Amino acid sequence: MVFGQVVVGPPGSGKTTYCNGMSQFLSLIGRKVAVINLDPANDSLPYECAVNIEDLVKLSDVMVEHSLGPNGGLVYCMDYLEKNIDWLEAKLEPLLKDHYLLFDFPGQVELFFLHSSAKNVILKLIKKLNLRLTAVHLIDAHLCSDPGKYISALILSLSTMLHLELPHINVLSKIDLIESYGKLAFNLDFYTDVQDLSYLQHHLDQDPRSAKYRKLTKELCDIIENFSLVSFSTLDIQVHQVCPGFSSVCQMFGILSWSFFFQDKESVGNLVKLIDKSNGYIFVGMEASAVEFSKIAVGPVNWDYYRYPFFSFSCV
Ligand SMILES: Nc1nc2c(ncn2[C@@H]2O[C@H](COP(=O)(O)OP(=O)(O)OP(=O)(O)O)[C@@H](O)[C@H]2O)c(=O)[nH]1
Repeated sequence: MVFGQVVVGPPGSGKTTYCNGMSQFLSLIGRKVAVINLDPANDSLPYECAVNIEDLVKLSDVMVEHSLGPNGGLVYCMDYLEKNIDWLEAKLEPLLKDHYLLFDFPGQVELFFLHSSAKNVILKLIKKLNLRLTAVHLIDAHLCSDPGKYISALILSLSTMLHLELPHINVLSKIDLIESYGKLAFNLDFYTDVQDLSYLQHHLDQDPRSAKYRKLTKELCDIIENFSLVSFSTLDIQVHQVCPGFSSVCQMFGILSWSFFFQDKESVGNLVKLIDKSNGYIFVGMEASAVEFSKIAVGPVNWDYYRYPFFSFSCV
């Protein structure tokens, strides 16, 4: 069985930064990670990718050849990938033995709640290669600072969950920047738990610009609450380089040192635990009864990622 993540979310929500940070984090806790870039618009990649869609199809070529804009071009590229799924399967085959897979997808949201090509690619891979994948859906945390944008983020998250039909985790990314866009109207829990949206409607009603959409807002909030599926984890996955002088001093004294550290390692660790539970990674090699499995599935996941030396070392 091969485990991994499908990383999706609107443009600029932090998918590429996530794949880079997550691959470094997972490597540090001992996993062999392969990042697969399926975003043909990703021109400068911060990570080393094991497979790159650009080797199959280039967005710039598609736009010129078919006189398409960037959005149409991306839809074409995903359709092309679906038709050439054998190419991707062949590229993934050598990684299946011992790698954990991170798929970096394009940010065009319509690909994940409307069109079927990206979903078909994922489902075909899951079926043919026996993959266990979790969808990680990134939403820029700054959307919480505007109730209207937050409701659209909820609708997008719900539509993506229903469309992809995968184990799914919604994440408020760039949580370190959340207050830089102004003070939130409610506590952070309100935005992560998505419990009672009537407060948000009341807040929106205070704004004369949104008053005429009151009925529409209420209907949308009712849909989100009736499904009761959307909630968010929070994440700050910024990675910083350790000052080069410090690394070289450590090397001089023969001390092991890492050249980077995470701004908020706990948020990354907590998310990894959730993902591991959702795609079944934590159950690998475990011999237990069905009752014990279900106890683990419903309980909190607590194991100690922090026993690894890099954490104490990198946070000096
Ligand atoms: N402060 C902070 N910045 C972040 C974080 N994650 C991503 N960013 C920044 O957000 C910007 C956009 O990140 P990308 O990773 O390029 O986003 P993307 O979703 O891949 O963008 P597209 O390829 O356009 O879809 C970059 O400047 C990142 O440095 C975070 O956790 N904290």
